[in-house]
Amino acid sequence: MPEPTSFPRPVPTIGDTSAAHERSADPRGWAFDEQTIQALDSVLTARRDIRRFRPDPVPEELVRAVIESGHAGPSVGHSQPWRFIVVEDAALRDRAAAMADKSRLWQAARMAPERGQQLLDLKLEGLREAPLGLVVACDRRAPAVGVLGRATFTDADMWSCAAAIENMWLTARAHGLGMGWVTLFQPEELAELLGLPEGVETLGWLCLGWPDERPPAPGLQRLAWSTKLPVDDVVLRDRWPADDSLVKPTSHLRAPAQDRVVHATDDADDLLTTPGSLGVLDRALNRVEAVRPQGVDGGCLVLAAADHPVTSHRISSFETHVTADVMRANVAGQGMGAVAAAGAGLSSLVVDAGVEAPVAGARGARPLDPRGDLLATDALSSDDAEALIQHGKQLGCEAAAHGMVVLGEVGIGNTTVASALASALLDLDADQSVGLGTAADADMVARKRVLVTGARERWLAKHSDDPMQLLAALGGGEFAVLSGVVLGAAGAGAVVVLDGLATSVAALLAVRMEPAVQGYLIAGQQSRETAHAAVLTELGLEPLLAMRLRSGEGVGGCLAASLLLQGQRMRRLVARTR
Ligand SMILES: Cc1cc2ncn([C@H]3O[C@H](COP(=O)(O)O)[C@@H](O)[C@H]3O)c2cc1C
Ligand SMILES: O=C(O)c1cccnc1
Repeated sequence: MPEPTSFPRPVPTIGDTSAAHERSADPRGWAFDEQTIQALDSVLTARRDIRRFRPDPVPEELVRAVIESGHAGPSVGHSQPWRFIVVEDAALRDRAAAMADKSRLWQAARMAPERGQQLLDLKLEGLREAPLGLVVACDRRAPAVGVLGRATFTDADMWSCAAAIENMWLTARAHGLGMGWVTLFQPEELAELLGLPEGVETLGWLCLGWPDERPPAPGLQRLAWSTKLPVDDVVLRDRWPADDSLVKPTSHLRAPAQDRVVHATDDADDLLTTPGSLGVLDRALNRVEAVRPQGVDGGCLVLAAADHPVTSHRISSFETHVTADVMRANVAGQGMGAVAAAGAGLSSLVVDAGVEAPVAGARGARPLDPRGDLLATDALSSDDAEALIQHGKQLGCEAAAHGMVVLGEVGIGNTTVASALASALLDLDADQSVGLGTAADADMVARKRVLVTGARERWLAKHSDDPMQLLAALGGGEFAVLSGVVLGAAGAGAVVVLDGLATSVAALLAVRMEPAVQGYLIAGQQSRETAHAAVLTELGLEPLLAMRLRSGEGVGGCLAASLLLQGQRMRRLVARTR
């Protein structure tokens, strides 16, 4: 056998010219020289969010360099979804600045008083001073499935734009320019200001100019707003720790400030009547006033609906399709809920949280994974529970813009689900938690009790007290969405009016996630369901009405909302003693 002859390696003229033997001999051979590495480190650590700017113009070629560095960034599936809008028009900048001023007050009003004051003291934007605004927008109109990597992580296009922004920030810093990333806008207002079409979303406004400050450390740290976490606090090994409290971020959601609560009571005491003469209604009105000192003149019924596999155990006297039928009636404004809402001067929003087939005109927040019957399998996957809560938060925030947020539900079989959740949350046995639902005979009640007992045992075996896991194990679509609505609406500073057992259980789950939410709740009514009184007691709420309602659909909440509006009018118009 002849020895194999050695030939010169054919080196490609395009692409990677390195050879395997070179790479194995010097695995670090791709590194930059030490000086470049140090330069990178300098730029990274000296990058600052700049809020004060000189008026001097930025040369065109530098603006170009900054944008080119953004465009050099990584994007999902090489989709390059970013668009850079260069805003020079002073009038546009003024309008954006006015929007940011408004959002700042809006956010400050939602924080604990001292933190709100601190927020107002911060200089948060240089929108007026910076000679240029660069608005980064993400064109999301291409179907996600068509972009490599986006079919699964659908928001990866937005993250790509964020990566572009970081590149631009570093380049700006390297040239001595300052950049400030302002997201203190209502996104839809900013989109409207710039005429963005549907499907194009902004990531905020980048102020660009010569800095009128040269901060050595992050501004919010210098102003004692926050501190940089030690890097070890953000590194986890292999998996999330069993003791979640070690890593859980603290929330800034606070109950309405005590001085507002006291002011509301003092103010009502000046009316020409005996203090507290409206009883439970007075207490509720004080709460409305503490949450919204300017008062509310309307609101929105969020009516969430879902089907429940637990109905296979014959625990409801109605067929599953009734849920979708009732939704359709509500979309048409002819369901009990929608009519009650209109009667109270409220708008309504029907949410499909997982009915058999999507209902036209309802907002979709549907679970994606298979659902279970509580007894043998979990009601929802934890991904679905989490996603539905997030969706609910957005809806709650949206509904809050109308004023009060009233919760309503439809879901054949859901009194059984609500009872199971209540039994797990309050450690009740089946006698204390199961009720008649829409209608039930003795046999059906017995089946409900067996089911609730089994569901609670399955939950106890998990040895968890995590409300999110409970939602997944024994909940259902409308419960997850409504818990999210409570969190979102309270976060946006709205009063949340509860209806029957199911809505109250959803609210209790939200309170277990964020205790401060309790201060935003009003119990519209106490229904006929057995567990409702215990759930309201746990929430610390007295119901405005007690009429043995069993209509669901937010009817009791809407009736209570009428009372609240009427009570507010009395407080406004009744003569004063001072
Ligand atoms: C026509 C109709 C409309 C409803 N709207 C709300 N519910 C109420 O009853 C259902 C729960 O009761 P159960 O657990 O006994 O099935 C939910 O849809 C609830 O909102 C209704 C029930 C019916 C029959
Ligand atoms: O408690 C309720 O809200 C209730 C009772 C029966 C049926 N639907 C709702």
